[in-house]
Amino acid sequence: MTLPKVLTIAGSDSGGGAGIQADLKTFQELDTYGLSVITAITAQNTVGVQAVHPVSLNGLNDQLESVFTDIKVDAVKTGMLVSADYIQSISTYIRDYNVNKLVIDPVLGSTSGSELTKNEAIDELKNSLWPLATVVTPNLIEAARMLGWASINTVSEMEKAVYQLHEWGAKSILLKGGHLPGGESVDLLYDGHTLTHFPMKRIDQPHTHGTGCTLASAIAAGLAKGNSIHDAVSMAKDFVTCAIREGFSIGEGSGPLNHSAYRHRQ
Ligand SMILES: Nc1ncnc2c1ncn2[C@@H]1O[C@H](COP(=O)(O)OP(=O)(O)O)[C@@H](O)[C@H]1O
Ligand SMILES: Cc1ncc(COP(=O)(O)O)c(N)n1
Repeated sequence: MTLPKVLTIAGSDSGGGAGIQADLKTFQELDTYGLSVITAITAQNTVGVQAVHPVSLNGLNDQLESVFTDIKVDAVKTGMLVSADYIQSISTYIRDYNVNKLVIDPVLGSTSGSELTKNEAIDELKNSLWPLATVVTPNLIEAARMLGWASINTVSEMEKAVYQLHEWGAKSILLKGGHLPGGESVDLLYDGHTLTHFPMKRIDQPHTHGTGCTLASAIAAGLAKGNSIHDAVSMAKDFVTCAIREGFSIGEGSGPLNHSAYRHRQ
């Protein structure tokens, strides 16, 4: 039996809700085979990020070399990328091994405010990795920071942002509206031709830790299975919506999603 193979290049979350742990759970639930290259170890729980310990650049390169020299991956998802030299190295492997399904979740910080990718790394991300992407999935805070805007608060500002972000060379941009004020969380997908709105009534749920990681991983799994970008995003939205609806209260703060909810949906 063979399964589509999906690689996540991201940080570890000791709390199990975001990063590598969310990614591997998502791959498994979507009947794909998950591989992982770890960029950093975070000491993290539902309350926040207590410490970040990047793996060494050699450690990162050794993992990339082991995976790419042996296994032909069908899709790659990236999350926390630490710094510019890590991004350079990852871009080289993505290019050299002709990865043509790449989902970039441009994680800059945690929802609780800790820096996970250095601000100075944004230029490297824009210049070397972004143009290789099938889709980049910023949230409103990341999009505003990368564009140098104060904030993005409305759907019409989101539309302006998604067009500008598309000019940096990715095939498509999915601008996520989870942080949009109001009762709806709208995501916008722009592929250079068509702008698609994915509206969703906001679920009143404090346990949303790892939503961005989970969405991007579900998209990567969908692409690895041969779906179009539009169908992969549509399935991933259903996956994350089910998972948010049944999020867990397991600590004092914002708990993780229930990654099994999609498989068991009615
Ligand atoms: N409370 C919510 N109800 C419904 N969908 C949500 C909610 N919060 C986030 N989402 C969805 O989860 C995904 C992740 O979005 P977002 O929270 O903006 O990203 P991030 O986790 O990177 O901050 C998006 O598809 C968004 O629309
Ligand atoms: C290792 C790691 N990667 C990514 C996130 C972002 O996840 P979120 O935006 O849901 O807090 C995180 N908190 N930790």
